[in-house]
Amino acid sequence: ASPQVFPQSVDIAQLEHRLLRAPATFLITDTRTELDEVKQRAFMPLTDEHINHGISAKTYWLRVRLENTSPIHDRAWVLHHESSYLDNFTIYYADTGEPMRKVALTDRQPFHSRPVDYRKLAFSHVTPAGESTDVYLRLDYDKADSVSLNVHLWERDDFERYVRWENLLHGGYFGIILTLVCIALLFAIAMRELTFLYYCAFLVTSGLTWALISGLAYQYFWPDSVFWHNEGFHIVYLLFVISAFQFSRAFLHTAKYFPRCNKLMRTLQFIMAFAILLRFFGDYELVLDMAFAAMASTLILLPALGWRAYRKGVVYARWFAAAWLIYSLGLVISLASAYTRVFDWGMESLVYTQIGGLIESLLLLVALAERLMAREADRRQAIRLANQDPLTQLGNRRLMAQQYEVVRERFARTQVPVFLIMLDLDHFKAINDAYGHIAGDSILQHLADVLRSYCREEDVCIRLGGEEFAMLLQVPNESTALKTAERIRQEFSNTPTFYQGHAIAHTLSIGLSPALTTSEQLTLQEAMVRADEALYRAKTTSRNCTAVYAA
Ligand SMILES: Nc1nc2c(ncn2[C@@H]2O[C@H](COP(=O)(O)OP(=O)(O)OP(=O)(O)O)[C@@H](O)[C@H]2O)c(=O)[nH]1
Repeated sequence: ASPQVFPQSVDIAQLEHRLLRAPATFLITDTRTELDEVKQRAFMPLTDEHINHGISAKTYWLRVRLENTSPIHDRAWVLHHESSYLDNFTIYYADTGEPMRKVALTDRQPFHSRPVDYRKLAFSHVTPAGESTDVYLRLDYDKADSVSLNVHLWERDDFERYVRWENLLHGGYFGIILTLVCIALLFAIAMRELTFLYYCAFLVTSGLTWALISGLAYQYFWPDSVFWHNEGFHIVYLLFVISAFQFSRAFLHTAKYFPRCNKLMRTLQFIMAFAILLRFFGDYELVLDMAFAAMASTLILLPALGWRAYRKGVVYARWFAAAWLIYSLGLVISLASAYTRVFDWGMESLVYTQIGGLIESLLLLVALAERLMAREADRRQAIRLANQDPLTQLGNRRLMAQQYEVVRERFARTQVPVFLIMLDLDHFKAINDAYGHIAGDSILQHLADVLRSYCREEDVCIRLGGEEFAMLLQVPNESTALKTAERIRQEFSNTPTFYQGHAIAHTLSIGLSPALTTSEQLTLQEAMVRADEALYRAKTTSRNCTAVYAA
């Protein structure tokens, strides 16, 4: 190597970490060339605009001289390409006065054959004190692929520090995914619900996809399996999309609410499963296309589906839509960066997809939690409606039966007696006949309002049906219960109902019976029979009065 070939060099002492750029130079050849063929050709200075090459099958050469200006210290450095999916990375290097040596790195060999124990193809060398090392790098892919010329140069200590930091971040990522998997499994077991298992499958395949892309799966999971490192990605990614669809179908009940979309997703799942089979039988191109189609279908289908479900009133679908939108954005940016020249970020932007994926996984858990809460709210609402009279919004017989048990327990504790009063509107049929059913309804609502105003926290107030109402009063003695009953009766008769310009006067009759006292504890049925007897007496004597049950 002559000084003209390497007019400038990189000082290793100043290196720390940098991306390889001018004074480094580059050369592109259409076919795979050997060093002797390119050595005498003109290399161009490598600048930012020469980094991204889209999809390409050419051969790329990089050249740099690394100089150790220290007269006494040897200096160690490391270089590696930014992608863990570079097929062939050949390093030619020579220290001052030494002949060229060659190290051919490829991801078609077991992981342990790599000279540097790193998830990406890396090369490490020590430049002796006062010498320099001339380096030629050849990058090429066996099949056309996304090409970036980003090569990282490190002082070895900085590199090792960085790898520790990087491992910590990866550990954090996989730790979160594993935690989510555990949570989802616990829910799947506790709730016996498949949706949580599908969510688990989604998390596992998503985590595995990133373990594959980062090269960590090769380094730690299957260091001897060249097949899984090179071919596993499509299989795992297709599995990821299949489980994402399965989860989405279960989560949004697509079979019920979006039958056509459900059919489409099921068909796509079958096609993807078929693509996985093809992959095992060695097909590459078709499966690659299918994996891309799968990728594209998740990008569009899932956020759109979530949005539609949300618009249809499925509240918890908003988190689902947001989750997939974030994921899709990350993926679009990464794809645009890796396969086009729109962004100049090379492979580094994949990290945005990974972060997007992590946020997505967390949001999907939020969506699952919100769905559980929505279901619980529905359940409570259903119970409330089942216990409620729709006209007056008072409780009904069913509520009275439930609440009687609560009242009975309180009585057992406090010994404060409980009285049952039954109330029945007087001549209601005549009012209905005179003013119409709607007017009658207003009167029933008016009476409900009066009852509500007398109903304390510990009392129970219901509409038994028709123009009959009942109340359980927990008061110290019968005269207090009677006083309350009389107040209700008087207030109701003193406040006519206004309907279409008419002030409709009305009265009611009340029957009162002790239900739970220290001397006698009746069942609800028994108490109702007795209160009804008293009510009958009130009706048959004068109406508009309260009668107390007399044994
Ligand atoms: N508007 C309205 N009327 C109702 C409703 N439920 C029952 N009724 C009416 O309430 C009336 C009850 O009539 P009756 O059982 O003869 O009693 P009454 O006319 O009040 O006579 P007494 O109870 O003997 O004073 C019937 O005409 C029913 O149609 C309702 O939800 N709305």
